[in-house]
Amino acid sequence: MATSFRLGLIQLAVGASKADNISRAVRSIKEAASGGAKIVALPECFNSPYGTSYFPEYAEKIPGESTNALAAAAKESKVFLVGGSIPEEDGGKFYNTCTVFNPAGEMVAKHRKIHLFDIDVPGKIRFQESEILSPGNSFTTFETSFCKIGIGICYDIRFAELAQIYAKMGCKLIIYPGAFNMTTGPAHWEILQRARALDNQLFVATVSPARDEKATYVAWGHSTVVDPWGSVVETTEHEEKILLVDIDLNKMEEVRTSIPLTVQRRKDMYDVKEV
Ligand SMILES: O=C(O)CCC(=O)C(=O)O
Repeated sequence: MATSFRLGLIQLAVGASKADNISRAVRSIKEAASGGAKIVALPECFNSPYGTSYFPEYAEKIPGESTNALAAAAKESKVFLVGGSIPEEDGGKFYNTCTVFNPAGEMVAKHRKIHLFDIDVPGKIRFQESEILSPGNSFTTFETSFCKIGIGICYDIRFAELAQIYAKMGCKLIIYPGAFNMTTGPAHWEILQRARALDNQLFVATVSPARDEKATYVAWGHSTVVDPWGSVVETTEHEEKILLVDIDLNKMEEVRTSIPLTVQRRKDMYDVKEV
């Protein structure tokens, strides 16, 4: 198995036209692949503006228009493609769903956001995804020719348990398509990624939509890759951009050898009754 590869993160400008969002995403996937990316990732809600009022209108079945375009793009560019997320409709319920394709264009994973984004920060931001969406109930990992990868969507990053489980399952990279906002973005976006990476001694990548100041939900941007040492390998501001980031998986073994948390855990002590 190769131990290094180039990761392409597409900080996509997402607007009201679904057709435009899809064609922009497809163009960017090709561009990332021409730049040498072998694994490419799109942001949360790449085909629709982010907001509960938009979800029913933009929702699709899977497979559907958006995921068919992703499958074709993965096949044409011969990349593993983490398709950000789309509002999905299934059996009358809506989900925030990430589909993953292999270089043959086959869907190899589907992650429905497990932890719904329901917050209320007085005077700043109130968002209740659960008014419209249902949560997913499964962990999502997939194998590549480089390493096993785990998937979370945005708010999922706040739950340390999910990242721990992916680490236990042998993932070396966790990709979180996400769209933090102008309140929680500056406060928590980077620190959460560094925490997940440092606690679990693995790579973490996040992919946000580009910022649109006129949108009802203004995304923070700042798509980022953090390494197992907790260092930011690459990040960006909020404009539309393709980040090409070289990942050397040997870094993980190096960190785990230097600071051997995995063998030092006191698993015999951690099962504490919650009060
Ligand atoms: O956790 C946050 O602050 C933002 C989460 C979010 O935007 C999302 O889950 O879509």
